[in-house]
Amino acid sequence: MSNGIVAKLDDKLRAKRESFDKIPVVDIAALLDRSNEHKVAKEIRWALSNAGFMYVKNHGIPQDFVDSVFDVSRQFFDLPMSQKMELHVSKSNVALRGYIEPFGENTDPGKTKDLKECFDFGPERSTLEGPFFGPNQWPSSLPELRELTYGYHQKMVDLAKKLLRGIALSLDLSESYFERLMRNPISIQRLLHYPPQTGYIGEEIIGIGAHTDYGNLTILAQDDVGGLQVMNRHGDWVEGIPIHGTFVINIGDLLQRLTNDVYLANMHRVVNSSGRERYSLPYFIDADFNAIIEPLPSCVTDSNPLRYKPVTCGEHKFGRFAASYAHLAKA
Ligand SMILES: O=C(O)CCC(=O)C(=O)O
Ligand SMILES: [Fe+2]
Repeated sequence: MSNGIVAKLDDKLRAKRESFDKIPVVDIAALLDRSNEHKVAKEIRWALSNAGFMYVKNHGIPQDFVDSVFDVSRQFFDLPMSQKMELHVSKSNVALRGYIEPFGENTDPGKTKDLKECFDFGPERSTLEGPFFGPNQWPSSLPELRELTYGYHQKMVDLAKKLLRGIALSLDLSESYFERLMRNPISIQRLLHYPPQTGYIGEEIIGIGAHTDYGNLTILAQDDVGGLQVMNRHGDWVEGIPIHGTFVINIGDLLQRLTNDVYLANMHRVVNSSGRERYSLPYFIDADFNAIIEPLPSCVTDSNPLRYKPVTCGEHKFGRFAASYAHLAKA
């Protein structure tokens, strides 16, 4: 029956993402050896437009090496608090490198305090150059930390570039599209420790509060404890179960902006109710500090009109950190 009224749905009301109850697993072997890049690109497109997350397998980084980084990371977090606080992130000025204690960074500050503790570093610099670029702070009592984790960081840079080649292809861009935005990209390697929580666990304190990542791409190694949760289209939290030998990949705000919301920077959080210590190794790669991120013309259409103004990568990213770091909020 027609009453003559033709509905015109506001784009915000359109159900354009498929829901998911499992984060997709993408085998990237054929992207890395270039034997079938377009097949992989298609799977990447489904994953990033619907879940904003995917696991990748056959990524070429030996699990033994990842395990050795977890081992040394555990040793770092086992150091006395006084030694860790000597490396506090506030001592690195705006380089934002060093140790962050429980409740020192809260990613959902209005609602949740983050129980996690972190250690952040990035490409070595001898002096402070500006936000995100400056000297790392390494613990003198654990020289292996630097040796192992810095090598891991290099491998992450490499893998990120390969994944970004696949992401460019998935958006029908030239495979080198991201290179011009990434001559000296913001690159942060983080080590994370989530102490176990027992008894009643409410939203006031969890491992890491619900958030989207701030930049372009995140590559996460997690141990076998579990606790990562990712939101699906219905607003339900889907478990990011540990899958041996994989990395969890997700995109951040800047890639969502670049794609005019075609790709999703999805909400996620960690609740460690396992009774065990949980460790993870997120790596964040963005664009150059001054790179301008604005929607790709190919992602702006009549049914998906322009949603974002241009923003510089560094300005966006630093703003999000400033809102979540207790020591910057106080300053
Ligand atoms: O530890 C995890 O599984 C997730 C960490 C995370 O979301 C982050 O560091 O942004
Ligand atoms: Fe995150």
